[in-house]
This record gives sequence, C-alpha cells and structure tokens, in this order.
Amino acid sequence: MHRPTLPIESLPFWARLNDVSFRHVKVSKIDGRGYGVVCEDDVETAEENETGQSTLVTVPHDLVLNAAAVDEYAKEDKNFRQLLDAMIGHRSTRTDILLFLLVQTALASRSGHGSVGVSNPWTEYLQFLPETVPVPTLWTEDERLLLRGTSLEAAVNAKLSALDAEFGLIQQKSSDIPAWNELLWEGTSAVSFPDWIRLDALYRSRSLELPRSGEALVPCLDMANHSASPTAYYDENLKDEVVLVPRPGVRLSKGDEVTISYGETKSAAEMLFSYGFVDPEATTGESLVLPLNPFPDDPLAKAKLVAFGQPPRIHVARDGDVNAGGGPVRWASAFAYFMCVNEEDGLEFRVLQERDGGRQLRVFWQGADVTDRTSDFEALTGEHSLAAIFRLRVVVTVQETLRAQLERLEATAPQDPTTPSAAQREECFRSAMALRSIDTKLLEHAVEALEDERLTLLADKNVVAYLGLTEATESDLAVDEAANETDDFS
Ligand SMILES: C[S@@+](CC[C@H](N)C(=O)[O-])C[C@H]1O[C@@H](n2cnc3c(N)ncnc32)[C@H](O)[C@@H]1O
Repeated sequence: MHRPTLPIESLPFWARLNDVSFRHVKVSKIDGRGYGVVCEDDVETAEENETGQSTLVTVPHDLVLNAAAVDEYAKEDKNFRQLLDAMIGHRSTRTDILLFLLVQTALASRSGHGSVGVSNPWTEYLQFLPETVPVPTLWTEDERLLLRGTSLEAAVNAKLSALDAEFGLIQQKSSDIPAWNELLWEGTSAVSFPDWIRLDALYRSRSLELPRSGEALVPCLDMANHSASPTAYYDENLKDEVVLVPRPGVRLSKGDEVTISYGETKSAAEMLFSYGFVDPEATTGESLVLPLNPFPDDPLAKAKLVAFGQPPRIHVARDGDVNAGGGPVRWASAFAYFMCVNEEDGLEFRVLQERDGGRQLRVFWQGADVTDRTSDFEALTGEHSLAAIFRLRVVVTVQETLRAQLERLEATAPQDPTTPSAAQREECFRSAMALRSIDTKLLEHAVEALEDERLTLLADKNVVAYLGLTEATESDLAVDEAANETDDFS
C-alpha cells in the first residue's frame, strides 16, 4: 500500500489548525528513539495556568481517540456505522479504534476514494507516525529467531496468529459491503496484513489510559518517550483537555527531553512486546510468564484444560534491581496445582445432562463440587493431609518446566552474542539479548529457589512417611511381579 507521509516540521501547522498548544516544547528527532518532546527553552514550573499546572502540551478533548470518539464519528458517517455493525460480537475499544485507523490509512492513501469515509484530523495526523515500530510482531523471521527460548517466544507467535485471524475476519465482514470492499481491498492501494500488524503495533505502543476518557490515543502527546526517571506526566484538566505537565520539583532546561513513564511495574518482556525496547535503567524488578502444558500422559489433561478455562501459565517475579542482586524470587501457577492432582487423590469429572439437552462439565474434589474453583487448587489441596505431597509435585513440575526453558534459552543463544547477523537489525538484536539475559538470570534464580523448596519438602515428615510407604508398596509390587514371572516360567 502506498502510504503518504508528512515531515515532522509540519506538525506545528497541524497542531495550530487543530488547537493543540505547545509551550516551551517541540517535537523533534531523538537519537535511537524516533521522535520525542524536547524543551525549546528553560521551563519555569512556577508559571502556572488557571488549573494550577504549568502545561507543556494541551490537546483538546475532541482530538482524543477513544471508544466514545469512534462512536461519535460513526454517527456522522453512516457507512462507517455499517462497518462497525458488521463486526458486532467482535468489538472492543481496541478493535473499534483500529478499524477507524484502518479506514483513515486507506483514505490517506487514495486521493479519489469514492463514496465512503470522512476525512478528519486523524487522517492527516497518521501521516506523522513512524513507518515501523520496533515491537517483535514487526520483526522479520530472522529477528524473531532471537526470541527463541525467551518468555516472549510463545506470546509473539500467539499474537501473530490472533492478528491473522482478526484481519481475516475484518476482510470477510467488510468485503460483503461493496463500498468498503472498494476502499479497503481493491486496487494497488488495498490494505494488507502488514498494515494491520503495523496499526496494532502503533496502537499498543501509543495508547494511554486516561483518568476520565479511558483507553485512548492522544495526538502529539503520543510523541513523548519513556524514561525510568520521567520528567513529566499526562492528565485530563477540568475542560477534559489532555495535558502534559512537568513533575513536581523537576527543572527542565533548554534541550532537555521531556519524558513520561509507560508503566512503573512493566517487565522487560512487556516493554519489548508493547513498546519495542528494553529499558536498561529499569530497577523495579523483573517478571516473566511462561505457558505450562499438562502432562502428555494425563488422561484427564483435556478435561483439566477445559475446566480451567484460561491459558495455563507460570508467573515468576523478583523485586528490586535484578542486575544488582534483586530480592527473593516469587512464583505462582494456579494450573500447576490442578494439573498435579488426579482421580486417586480425589479429583473427579462428571458430565451433567442439562434440561435443554446441553451437557456441562463439573469438577469434584474430595466429593465437593469445585467447578468454579479450578484456579483455587492451591488452597483446596492445602487443606488435605497430603498437602505437602501435592506441593512437592507442583514444585517439581514447575522446576522442570523452568529448567527446560533455561536449557532452550542456552541452546538457542546466538553464536556471537555481540553482533547481529546481516539479516537482523541492531536494535532488535540488542533488545533480544537484553531480554535473554534478564530471563536467564530470573530462571536460574527461580530454579535455585525451587530446589531449596524441594529439599525442604523432601525432609517433611509427612512426605518422608508417604514416600516410604510408596517405596514399600512398589517393592512389594516388584516382588509380586517377580513371583508372577517365576510362576509364568514354571
Ligand atoms: C508513544 S511513542 C513515542 C514517540 C516515538 N518515539 C515516535 O517516534 O513517534 C512510543 C515509541 O517510542 C519509542 N521509545 C519511547 N521511549 C523509548 C526509550 N526510552 N528508548 C527507546 N525507544 C523509546 C519506542 O519505539 C516506542 O514504541
């Protein structure tokens, strides 16, 4: 698709035309970060306006692109309304905004676009936005190989599949409407899957959570970059305008970049997934999430997955600066507790026939219906006399999963950890290597912590008694089997 662009030098004209005000700041190029907001002169924080804030950027409410704004737009444009209605059952704030952006992108790329779509400030503003975003969904296949073994490998693959399904659905629903078929899918300017991946990436890396307007895109304010020590924050004032304001006590001088925080508790994986970079200055701790597969030989595996109702996962986290030691490792996995109990422990599945002919899967633990508590098996098994045994099974399962992940991380590490291949961009390589290092450290510490817990549990008197009993039963069995074999021989 031919995508027209506008130089950033024209942004002040667009801003003036649309009542966006910049005070003491402008948008300009920043080394390695695309554009950013930079001070044009020293900012006196005492220079307050009627709301008590010294605002650097003010964006009128009617430029805020949120679910309500898309709805308003649809009121003026009945064709767009028809498009939104065609997506009924698949709508969310995100999909509504992305659909709006898809239409604006298509409108900008076609001069004579016929009967559908109404141009608005966003049609032009989109032309200031970067061609690409360094998030992994926009990495090439060679670059995505760098994520093998990391906590993002499965998440990025799953996101690409979800985007593919979403794009297929939009294509199917909108091609039934002739005017949209013509604008979106016909001719050389037709939109394609890479356009959808790009819009999703732009949305993920630029959307904000506003106190009153909710999840939204805000033009110009979305030019502010992130810092672990931000100098500004955004807010909505009494007129519902969105404002960029210096943080209290911050001195801003000419040439300083004005930064905000994209989230103080986001892990390296989340930052890379949503924004396309790993912040080397983050000191808030680290976390990772891994998929957890049920045991392949568990006959109840399928039923457990259905009854659990969410993707089974393991969460690992550590507070503090991981590079400087960090705090103790924490882990959690609700599914692991469900996965590690079986029929002989008191787990039972029943299929109930409903009056309307439907069937319902119910889960029982120790005879009680716990269908609504499948993510609560840590507490449920904790009340059992074999609680320590169940915990031991979980600890071993989680430890083995993390160990296997660590081995995969090591086995897939690039041969030269300092230089990307010719087919990989430097920034993707640097981000992937930073994530690999953080994941490795976190997994190593988690495996160690789980080993300590495993040894403690193995010394538990109930575990010792249980294991002693099992061993005795097993050796009895072996004797019986040997006796049977002898019988057979004779
Ligand atoms: C909300 S936009 C900020 C404006 C953006 N720099 C631009 O050129 O349009 C978020 C994107 O800016 C870049 N970015 C923001 N903060 C960054 C940082 N601290 N380090 C590297 N890139 C950053 C990332 O590409 C991110 O996806």
